[in-house]
Amino acid sequence: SSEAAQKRWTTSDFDVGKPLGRGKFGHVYLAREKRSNHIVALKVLFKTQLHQSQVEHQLRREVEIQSHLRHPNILRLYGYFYDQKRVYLILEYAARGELYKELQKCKYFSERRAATYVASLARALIYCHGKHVIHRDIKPENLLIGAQGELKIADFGWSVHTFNRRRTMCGTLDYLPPEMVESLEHDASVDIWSLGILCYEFLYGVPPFEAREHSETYKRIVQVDLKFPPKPIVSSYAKDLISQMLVKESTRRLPLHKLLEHPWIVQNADPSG
Ligand SMILES: COc1ccc(C(=O)Nc2ccccc2)cc1NC(=O)CCSc1ncnc(N)c1Br
Repeated sequence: SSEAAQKRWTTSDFDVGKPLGRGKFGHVYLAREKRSNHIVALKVLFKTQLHQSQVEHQLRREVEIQSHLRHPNILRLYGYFYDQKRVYLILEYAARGELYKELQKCKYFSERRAATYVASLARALIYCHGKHVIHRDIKPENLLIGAQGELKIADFGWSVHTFNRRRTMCGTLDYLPPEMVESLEHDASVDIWSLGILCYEFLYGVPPFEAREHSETYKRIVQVDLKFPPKPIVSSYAKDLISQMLVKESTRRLPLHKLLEHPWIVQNADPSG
């Protein structure tokens, strides 16, 4: 609510509960806002750490970006407040927790589950690109699952407005497209590449260019050394979609709206997302 965005919150407005996980730069707790009984995730960031990592401006930009984003597959940032030592982010609580833990548990997802997640992420990214925001850090660690099993993109630590895009290196190498590992200019099509990596990892349990050494992963990415193992068995429609997303030439990657019309998505994704 817009009230949440303006109100001066303090920790005494919340009953703080169990730790939910170690997010970026700090801990996240389950919390209940006392007046409304609304359950939220409260992320605590230490000012000293933010200062040391020189990310204060990034956090301010992120809060600004997030305050304009409203989408069922994007975790809400309701508001923030701070005290002497800490900055607190009031986040939407994703009741079924972290996607990567679910992926570790199941090893890999069914084609229906993978396609449903990929379609909802594509819709969220279409929405972000419509607002000139590219996410650039789509990986399992940044995805959460809501109460109805819906996917939520949760971490905008690296999102930028396209007009002031920066060429900083971000996150694990596995998800970076060639133009980023070669630190060239990049645009929204980086998210298409990352979504292709994610789709592969949903179906096979590992990202496509994984290797023991960073240098090896780097080589496999720039060569787009894409291989589909014989197991688990994956439909040729799924392989076709992945092959159309993991294309070196960024302008030739399948556009997100075309992804939603791809037969593998049409036949496998649950429309409710
Ligand atoms: C919109 O979600 C965010 C927005 C911003 C930032 C953030 O730290 N930005 C940032 C921090 C420092 C510098 C620059 C940017 C982080 C998140 N999100 C998270 O950290 C996820 C916390 S874990 C969790 N959350 C809800 N339900 C659960 N079940 C769990 Br587990």
